[in-house]
Amino acid sequence: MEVHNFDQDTRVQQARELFDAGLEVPSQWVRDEVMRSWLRSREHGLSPVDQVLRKTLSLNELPYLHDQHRDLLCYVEPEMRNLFRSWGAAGWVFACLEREGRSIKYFGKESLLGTSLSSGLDLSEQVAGTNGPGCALLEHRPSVVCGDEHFLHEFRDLACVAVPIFDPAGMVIGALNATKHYDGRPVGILESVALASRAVENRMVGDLSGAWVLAIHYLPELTGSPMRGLIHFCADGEVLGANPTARQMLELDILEQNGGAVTFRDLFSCSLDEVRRSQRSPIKVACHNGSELFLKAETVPEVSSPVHAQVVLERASATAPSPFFAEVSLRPLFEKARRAFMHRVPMLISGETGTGKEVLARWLHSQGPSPKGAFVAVNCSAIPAGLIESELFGYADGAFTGARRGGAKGKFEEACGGTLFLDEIGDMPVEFQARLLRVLQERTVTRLGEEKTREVCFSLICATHRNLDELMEQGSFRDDLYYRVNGLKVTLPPLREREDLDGLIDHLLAVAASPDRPSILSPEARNLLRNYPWKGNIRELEQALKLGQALANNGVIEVDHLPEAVKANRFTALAPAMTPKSGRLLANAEREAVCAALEKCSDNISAAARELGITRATLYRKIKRFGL
Ligand SMILES: Nc1ncnc2c1ncn2[C@@H]1O[C@H](COP(=O)(O)OP(=O)(O)OP(=O)(O)O)[C@@H](O)[C@H]1O
Repeated sequence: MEVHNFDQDTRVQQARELFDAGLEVPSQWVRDEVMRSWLRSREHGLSPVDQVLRKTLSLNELPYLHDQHRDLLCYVEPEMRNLFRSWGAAGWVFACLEREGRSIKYFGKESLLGTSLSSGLDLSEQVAGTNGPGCALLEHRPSVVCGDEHFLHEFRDLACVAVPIFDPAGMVIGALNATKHYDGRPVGILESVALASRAVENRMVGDLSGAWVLAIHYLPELTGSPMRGLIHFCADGEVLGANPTARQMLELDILEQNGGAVTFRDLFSCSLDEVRRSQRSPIKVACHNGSELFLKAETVPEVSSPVHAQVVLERASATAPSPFFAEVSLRPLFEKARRAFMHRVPMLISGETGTGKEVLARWLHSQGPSPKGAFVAVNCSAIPAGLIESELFGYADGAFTGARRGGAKGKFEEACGGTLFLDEIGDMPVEFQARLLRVLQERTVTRLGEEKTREVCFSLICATHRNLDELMEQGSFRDDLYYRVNGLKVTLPPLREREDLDGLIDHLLAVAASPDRPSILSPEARNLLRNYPWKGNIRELEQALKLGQALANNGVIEVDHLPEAVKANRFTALAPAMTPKSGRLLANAEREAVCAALEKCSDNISAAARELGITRATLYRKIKRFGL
């Protein structure tokens, strides 16, 4: 059933006319979320007459898009099918979108508006203006957009109702959307789409491998309903994931912002053993935030002794900080990466040479789902092109002259059950990238000189010091491989831009200190280290400190004990071009150039991108980076 509200529709239409004419729109004429989105759409440089419906991915890009989101589709498809069964006859078409706003699956009549709604359609607000899924993905909440509320004329005959989907780590991974011809404000469909999206989230939490799944709610009778919060703990009591309801009830996002792991003990007044004894009937517990709710075990680990559970809980809460956490300001980012990697999200670490990419990769492995498995590092720039295939895929007995008898495993196989670290992925020969992509998709390899395929299962971390966006623009790095390896990107700052340089210096000094190797720097020496433009980054700093420690004779490292290059900087430190802040100056200049182009082109993104000689996508990234 739909409810036509002519007054409201006319108001929106009038509001839109005022908005398009650049006039002020009285508040109350359109909903706040719609007005916010209109303003953003205009800022994106969109025009109401832009057309996006025919702009979909090319046919050969679609399989990669599907493959990239295979896991999400597995969870979503059954729900979409159910939704279509209940609502299809009323003309609703259902779509699943990935987190960037591209549709990856449709259920329903193939065409609305005479245009085929195919996968690959980009409905992100940046591209398609105000629309249900675009807003839901951006604002992280359900969104209903009808008729003239759409920014583009092209969508004005439609109504769409979208709900974001959150993964167990609390990140938006996509959205479910229902669309039909607009013939009145939709009634009832939002609840159905929200329930479907909740079912997807609940199944994702339930499928996490680990020990405990607990259901929570303020009312005992709702601990068994689809409205329940679900939270998952590993055997040692650390939170592995939670659905959005549990996140909200327990204010998990706030707790996780502090960086450390959150454990059962941090959340509830009772012990896990009491939960076990409750035999799956709801028990009342007090929470860390003062609320009281009911908690019920859904899955309980089979083998466990209360003493053991207690001991491991202690261990979890007292986990020593990793040496990597010398950089305090980066902690929230590392914690996010740790949680995502735990769910086998592929990591892409970028940063100049010596910024600690491999250190971070090893730490992630030690904190990841298979810390006991091998950590296999491959430097893609160091393997000669002719050997890359046998190195990575392995080879059969007698595959080539000089091949080892009995053949050999390649790096993919060696990493099975552990982590494959592909360092300098940006230097991988382009002709080999398609083969790598196939392995990552199919998770099988065939050794050189063999027919047999072998399954490979590993977590993936890639690192690069190069700008992959530029490489993609130049055609020397495949887009599809980029999306496959970039589950979460962590960019490590160069030393010259780090605000905690002092902390890191102290940390490195302390690590290498011994009775005859002092860990104290004179104020002048510290100042010099602070102001030196570190090309080799942490590696170079480490060497400078080690030399200082070796040469110091009265327990204090003085300027004279530092390397010549660092000392020489004493005289150039005041020259503007050589200051350690040059990185920031450059960034400021870039920011100014972007602002100037946007101003010149009246915030029209396409025109500003042309003006700067970069693509729209790159410009969007810069706008985001500079917070414009
Ligand atoms: N946070 C840190 N705490 C202590 N030492 C660190 C840290 N980060 C990096 N290092 C040290 O800095 C050096 C360089 O680190 P790493 O090899 O991880 O850098 P990278 O970015 O992978 O370098 P490249 O690009 O050359 O491969 C190593 O000696 C490492 O021990």
